[in-house]
Amino acid sequence: MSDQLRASDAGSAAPYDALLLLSFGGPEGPDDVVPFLENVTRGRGIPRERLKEVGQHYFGFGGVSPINEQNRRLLAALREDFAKHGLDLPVYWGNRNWAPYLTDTMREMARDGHRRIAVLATSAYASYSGCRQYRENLADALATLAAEGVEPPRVDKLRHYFNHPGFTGPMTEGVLAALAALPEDVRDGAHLAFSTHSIPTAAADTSGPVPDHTADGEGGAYVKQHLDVARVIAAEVAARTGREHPWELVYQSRSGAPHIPWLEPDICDHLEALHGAGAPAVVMVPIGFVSDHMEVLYDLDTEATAKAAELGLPVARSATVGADPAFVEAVRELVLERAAEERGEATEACWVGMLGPSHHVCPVGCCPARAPRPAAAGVDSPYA
Ligand SMILES: CC1=C(CCC(=O)O)c2cc3nc(cc4[nH]c(cc5[nH]c(cc1n2)c(C)c5CCC(=O)O)c(CCC(=O)O)c4C)C(CCC(=O)O)=C3C
Ligand SMILES: [Fe+2]
Repeated sequence: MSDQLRASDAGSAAPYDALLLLSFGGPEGPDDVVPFLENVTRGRGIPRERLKEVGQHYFGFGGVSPINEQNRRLLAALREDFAKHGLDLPVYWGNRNWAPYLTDTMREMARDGHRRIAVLATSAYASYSGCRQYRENLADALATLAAEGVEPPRVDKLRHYFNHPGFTGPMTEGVLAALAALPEDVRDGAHLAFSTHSIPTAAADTSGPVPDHTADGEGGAYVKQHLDVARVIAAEVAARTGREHPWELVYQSRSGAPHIPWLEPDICDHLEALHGAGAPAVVMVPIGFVSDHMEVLYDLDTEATAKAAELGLPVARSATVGADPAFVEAVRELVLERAAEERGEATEACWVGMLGPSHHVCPVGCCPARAPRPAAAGVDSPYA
């Protein structure tokens, strides 16, 4: 943390009076699975076959997604960390697709008297799904409050934290631990497969602010940001182990119809290609996910791991940040950084890699939706 930020850290996050942890949500039992999937896919045009298959992933884990428990842990860790550092900022939690629903949480926050809310989304990168869709969800919740006669609080979404050392650091430690778990004779030659959620190439091309958009399938801010994180982690791992581990950025959890192009290669195809090329082992590094979601437990730990076993390729999956103390501290820093910025004080943003700190307020045209809808916490927000 910079000295300037520390100097202004007198335990106050003013002008903010609360922090909202904004997440995806997941089912908590077999009866929740179908309604949850209906919430996720409403109007998204996902093939029926794919939905049946994804439902089976959840049923295979008793209908329980790990994501809610992960968020409860993060919530508890944030509250404890804030209390320990004298930061008097209540933390709430609301989801897009399952209880506690964002609108209910926002109503509770307004009733508790909160007027100025900092929002941490559990998605570290730019993309429609990870950024603008959350801003649309915020706008929907504020509109509902307004319709109920409750004055909507002001919401500010914290900047993307993909390149915060509190995000990359724990993942680097995770890769080192995963390498150590591989058999010694294949460890030094292990490849790193940095994995993230595949999205349609059209969405990737328009991710982030307009100047980052590309029309050539190069992936816009979404791909650039993931490549930045992969480079940072690969370099830190090389510095710590004294070995350059070859690495690639790959994708998982594709859901669209086959004729629509999505980001590739898929992790399973990649494992096959690496095996064919003689790679002795692979560490799968889920940099696209903040915690151990179903995508990590099923697509990597179950499906890709089975694929590797079939090939006879040793693999290990490294940890997500979850509620790692370094990440919790990063969230506190992000709140204090933005608060100081809002107070008009000088701040020094903390970041690693080559891209610099992400914008605080999404500009017009950032991660556009297929059909334009109101989105809060951006330059063109209909709310103050
Ligand atoms: C970029 C991205 C993230 C990472 C950023 C972030 O974290 O936000 C993410 C996270 C998540 N995605 C999740 C679950 C699902 N995503 C789906 C569908 C889709 N995801 C997409 C993208 C992303 N998704 C897209 C482009 C679709 C196609 C439909 C559409 O265009 O909207 C579907 C429908 C079935 C399927 O097709 O898989 C499900 C069930 C869960 C919860 C997991 C759990 O329960 O632990 C989490 C955290
Ligand atoms: Fe955005």
